[in-house]
Amino acid sequence: MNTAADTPLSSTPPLLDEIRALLDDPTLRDDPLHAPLTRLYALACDQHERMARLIRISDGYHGWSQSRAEDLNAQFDRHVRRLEKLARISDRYQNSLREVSESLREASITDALTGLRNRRYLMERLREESGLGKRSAQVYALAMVDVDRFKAINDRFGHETGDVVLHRIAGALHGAIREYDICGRWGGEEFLLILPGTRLADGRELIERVHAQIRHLSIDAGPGYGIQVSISTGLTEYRPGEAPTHTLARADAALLQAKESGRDRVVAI
Ligand SMILES: Nc1nc2c(ncn2[C@@H]2O[C@H](COP(=O)(O)OP(=O)(O)OP(=O)(O)O)[C@@H](O)[C@H]2O)c(=O)[nH]1
Repeated sequence: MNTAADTPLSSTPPLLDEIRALLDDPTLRDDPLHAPLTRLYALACDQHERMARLIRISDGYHGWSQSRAEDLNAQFDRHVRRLEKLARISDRYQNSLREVSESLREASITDALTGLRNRRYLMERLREESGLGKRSAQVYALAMVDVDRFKAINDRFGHETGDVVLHRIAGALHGAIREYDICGRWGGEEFLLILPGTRLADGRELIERVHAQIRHLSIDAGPGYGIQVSISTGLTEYRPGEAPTHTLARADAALLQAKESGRDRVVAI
């Protein structure tokens, strides 16, 4: 599109200058065409002036709208960049919130000394497994494990060594179970194993293996001295429809029998 720079309408066109020169020539003043040419010249000058004005206005508007469009584009880009930055910050913020809440959840279900699941988590899972058992008649085996004569270990070797013993037993228990079994610290020197989909006989086999492993542990208690430990276990099987507290009470009663009948054994009821 032509602009005022391409068509210099602000200056008079050469043809109009030529006519002006003819009209100003004194020798042509009496020419019969002088009067109509004068009117035609005035008309042409007027139209030229109007056209020049129109082009000035149009150029001005074009320039204004162009710079306005550039302004809007720049503003839009700026907003988009700001929104992208906000989205990145919000993503990072949400990720760190998720990480914090995951580590809080992890801490709230983990036993600090042994790294196993804690009593709170075990209770949750017992309720879940019992609920599942009620709906699908699926059983689970429940083992309550207690370290034998642990007080004597603490008294003789100190509380810190006692902690090491608990840690090693926890490791042995955790290492013996299957991926879908659950092992946690019930409290003090007591541990709980939940074995989903496992009948009493199979649970007993697994627990007997753990007993054998723990009997063979030698826990460092100073130069050249290793502590030997044993555990007692009360084992039971979930009976469909019963409350998890009943299953727990039966495992506890079985554990008491194991202790009373000499320790270092599994009693299944
Ligand atoms: N080191 C250590 N000791 C603990 C911890 N929690 C509980 N105990 C100790 O575990 C001991 C448990 O003793 P008792 O309940 O008498 O049982 P026991 O000596 O194992 O005897 P039996 O269970 O009858 O074989 C107590 O001395 C508690 O102080 C712990 O986190 N660390």
